[in-house]
Amino acid sequence: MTGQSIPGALFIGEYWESAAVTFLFVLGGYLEARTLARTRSALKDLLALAPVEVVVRREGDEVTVAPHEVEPGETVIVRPGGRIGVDGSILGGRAAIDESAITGEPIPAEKQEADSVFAGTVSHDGYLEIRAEGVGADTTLARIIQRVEEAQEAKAPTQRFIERFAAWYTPAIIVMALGAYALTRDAPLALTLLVIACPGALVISTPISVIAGIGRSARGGILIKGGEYLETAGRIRAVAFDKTGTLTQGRPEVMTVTPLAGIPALSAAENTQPRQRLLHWAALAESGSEHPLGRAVERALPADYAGPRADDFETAAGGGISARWRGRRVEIGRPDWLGERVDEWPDAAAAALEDIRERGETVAAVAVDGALVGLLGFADRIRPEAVEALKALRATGVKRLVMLTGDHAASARRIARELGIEEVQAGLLPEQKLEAIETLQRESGTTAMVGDGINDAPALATADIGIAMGAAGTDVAIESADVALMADDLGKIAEAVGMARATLNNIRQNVVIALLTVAGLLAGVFANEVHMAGGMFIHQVSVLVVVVNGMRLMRARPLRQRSALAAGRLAPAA
Ligand SMILES: Nc1ncnc2c1ncn2[C@@H]1O[C@H](COP(=O)(O)OP(=O)(O)OP(=O)(O)O)[C@@H](O)[C@H]1O
Ligand SMILES: [Zn+2]
Repeated sequence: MTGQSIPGALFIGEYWESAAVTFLFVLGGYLEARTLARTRSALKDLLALAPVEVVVRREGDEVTVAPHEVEPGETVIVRPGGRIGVDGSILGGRAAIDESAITGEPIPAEKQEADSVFAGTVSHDGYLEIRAEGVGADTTLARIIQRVEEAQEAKAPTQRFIERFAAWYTPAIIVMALGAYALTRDAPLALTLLVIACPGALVISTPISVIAGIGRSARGGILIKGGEYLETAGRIRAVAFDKTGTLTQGRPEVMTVTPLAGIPALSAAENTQPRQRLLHWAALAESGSEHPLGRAVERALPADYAGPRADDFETAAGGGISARWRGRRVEIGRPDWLGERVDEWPDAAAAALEDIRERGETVAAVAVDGALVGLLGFADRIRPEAVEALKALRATGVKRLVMLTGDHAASARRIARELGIEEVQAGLLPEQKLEAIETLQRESGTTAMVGDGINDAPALATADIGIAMGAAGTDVAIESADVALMADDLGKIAEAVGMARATLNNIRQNVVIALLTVAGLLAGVFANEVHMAGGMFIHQVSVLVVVVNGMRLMRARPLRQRSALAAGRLAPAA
């Protein structure tokens, strides 16, 4: 960018000056390249986690191969202290696994048979046999690396603005230099102007901060899709949360089982209590469902209960499930949704519903062939880290926290009170969540939505920032969320916002440094105080100051430790 000065200096016969300028130019370029490379090496740290070899069992023998040579379905063996080379599930053994490479969580996770493991994580103690499911480029680690690479390339709005500015500014400087020459016939002055006004520091001010911010976040298990989202995340004013699985553990338990009089048995042979009959019908209706309430019904039944499965079913997002079985229609869902699908709603049911709601439980009603047969009440616990995590989020400057839920108001308020969330919008259908987000945007500005992405997809897409939690292992979340938190940890939201704010500040500082330097130098040239070599030197120094300032983001205190501290899971280091 400053290359034009060398022939320029030669032309005016200032040989010493031309040598000095050449030296500074080469040195500056070298330092700039080196620092940028170091910033990107945050990514190399991640790459270094990919193990070089993997032990697989083939025809009874243990063979050592490269990670991408493992076939999905093969058994991989990991010894204590070994790095896991594939994504997969544990076939045998148990171990404490350090997943910090993926999730940023410093505390090892205890894992055993049937649990999922990720390439790049380390088994601390136990011996493990793992069924390979994702290998080579098809692992969470590989996806993270790819995402971060893409994100660091994507331009932030400020950067695009600055590039437009530079496109206009550079010709303006040339015109100014020509004008200065025309007026003064002073070639050194004109050339000095040309050289020092070049917007080098300004052009790298934003990318250096964005690359550092995204790299630093990735090391803490926070994937930010690009500079644009980093900038937007730094401006978040309101955060909306889905309830189940986001603010709560997403593992509800059946607390209340209220069958109504005359509930039929599943079959003539079934000789059971009404309470069990109700659970059996509910389990049949939920047999094809992924919904947390469906899993809760399953857990409420004895482990050896193997009831019939629905022949066919249909889910109504935010409403419930309608299943078909041997010509019968079995339905479970929100009382108001089911209310429209049954012939009558007896007084006994209304009273039972009131009862369950008063306890703050989530209610699902069950109907068979259009007749209401009973009600179920569920309770879910808030996440252990939730209270601290929301406090930390408020501390970053996000003043408005809102719960958006399809559950009814009494249950939602019980959870909200425990969490210290004042604003609750209950009984929402997926499209009403979307409208609620639009209202938040109008009233408060930049709005983020945190959700599971199943029936919150429209709201997540409408929000300025869609945040997915516990994204490790779910490639859809990694691909679609604007911010994907690898760990299933609410504390990461405050970290992400904090990091984004730090990056925004850093960008602003860099822009100010760059502009002040150019303005100061221009004034100096006109006052005849600054000459080419000196001006060139100061200009090059300003580029380095900007680079070093951006690099500070990389060294931001370990985010993961701060969040663990905030969640009360780590004692502060003495
Ligand atoms: N499969 C199902 N089984 C039972 N009830 C269901 C089912 N699907 C939906 N419901 C009912 O609809 C309500 C809202 O459903 P859903 O979980 O889809 O919405 P949500 O807004 O994501 O809720 P939350 O805020 O609790 O996550 C539930 O509280 C429940 O009463
Ligand atoms: Zn939900």
